[in-house]
Amino acid sequence: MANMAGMSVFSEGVTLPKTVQEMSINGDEPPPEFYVKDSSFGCLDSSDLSSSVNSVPVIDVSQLLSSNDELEKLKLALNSSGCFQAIGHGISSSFIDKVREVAKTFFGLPREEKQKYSRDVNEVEGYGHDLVVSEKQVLDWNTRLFLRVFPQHQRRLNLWPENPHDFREVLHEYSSKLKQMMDLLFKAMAKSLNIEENSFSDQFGDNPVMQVRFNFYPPCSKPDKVLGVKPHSDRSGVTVLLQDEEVEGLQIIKDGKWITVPVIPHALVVNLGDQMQIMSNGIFKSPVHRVVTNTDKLRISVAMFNEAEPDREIGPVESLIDENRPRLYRNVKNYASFNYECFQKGKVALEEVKV
Ligand SMILES: O=C(O)CCC(=O)C(=O)O
Ligand SMILES: [Fe+2]
Repeated sequence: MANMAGMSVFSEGVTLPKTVQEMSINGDEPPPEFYVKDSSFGCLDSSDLSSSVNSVPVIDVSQLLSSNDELEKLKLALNSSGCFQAIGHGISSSFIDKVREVAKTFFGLPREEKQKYSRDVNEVEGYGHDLVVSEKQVLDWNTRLFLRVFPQHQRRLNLWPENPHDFREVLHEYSSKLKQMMDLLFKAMAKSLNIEENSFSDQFGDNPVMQVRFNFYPPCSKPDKVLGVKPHSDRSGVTVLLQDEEVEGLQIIKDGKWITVPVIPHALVVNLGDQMQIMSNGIFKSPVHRVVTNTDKLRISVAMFNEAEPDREIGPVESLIDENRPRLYRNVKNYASFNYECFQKGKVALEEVKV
């Protein structure tokens, strides 16, 4: 795959010869493969960018099942942007700091150490970069570690870092806590729509999948051309994101504008995914979001995704379908692989499941 300057650094099905972290440390300019094309979807025009603490609602999760006001706030947030900041989630600040610390320590290890956990070509799990699957692909300025945490017997522990020594223990505890929080959110979401409490959780099945993605974004000399993560919506049911404690970067589209999700140090950002948009028959939104880069600060985030059991069919909850709100989506099985197939064909999965 030759580029204009004649430097052929990438070919299909391979990972990067140099990590973005190494390019960042060496002060290399990002290669053209990282430059976002000037299309409205991926454009970096910051003129329409408004950052406001008020544009992403803050919701006290501990109040959701007792306060109708908080429940109403949840419904509004999920119906408008599909994103809110959760406080009162019951996870102590010191434990949140611990999660950030193990992530930071891991990414700070020498390359050879991290590569023990590298994913193979065609594998999604493990440590690595974007796989190059097409010539037109624009690469993201990040390195990540992607792992399945539930069902527990499907964990590939050989890909779970042993350095720092408490990484596995912390990840196990963190994912267990987030699973509980997600279960509560599914109940609250159903309650906010006056439908049976288990309407959503039942669809995820007894053994829902949970995956974690540790994202590392090194400084980038071309923040006006290169994104940390290109615009996308998550294929999950719900994503719970622990942002960096100081460095912003996550933006969501709200009312046609990119807005920055501000950093609230011990809050968790909840982003709905496509599967909840489908199950709620479009009442709840799966926000399109992206991550921008910056020139001098590295950023780390930890995203936890849940998904329905792959062989279970998901679809709009029956009681959310009526004459005023006809069925928007057909039922679908294994949305994760469907989503991937669509991505490879350059299609948007959520559009493809519309009736
Ligand atoms: O780093 C972030 O803030 C968001 C990352 C993200 O969108 C993802 O991992 O799906
Ligand atoms: Fe995402």
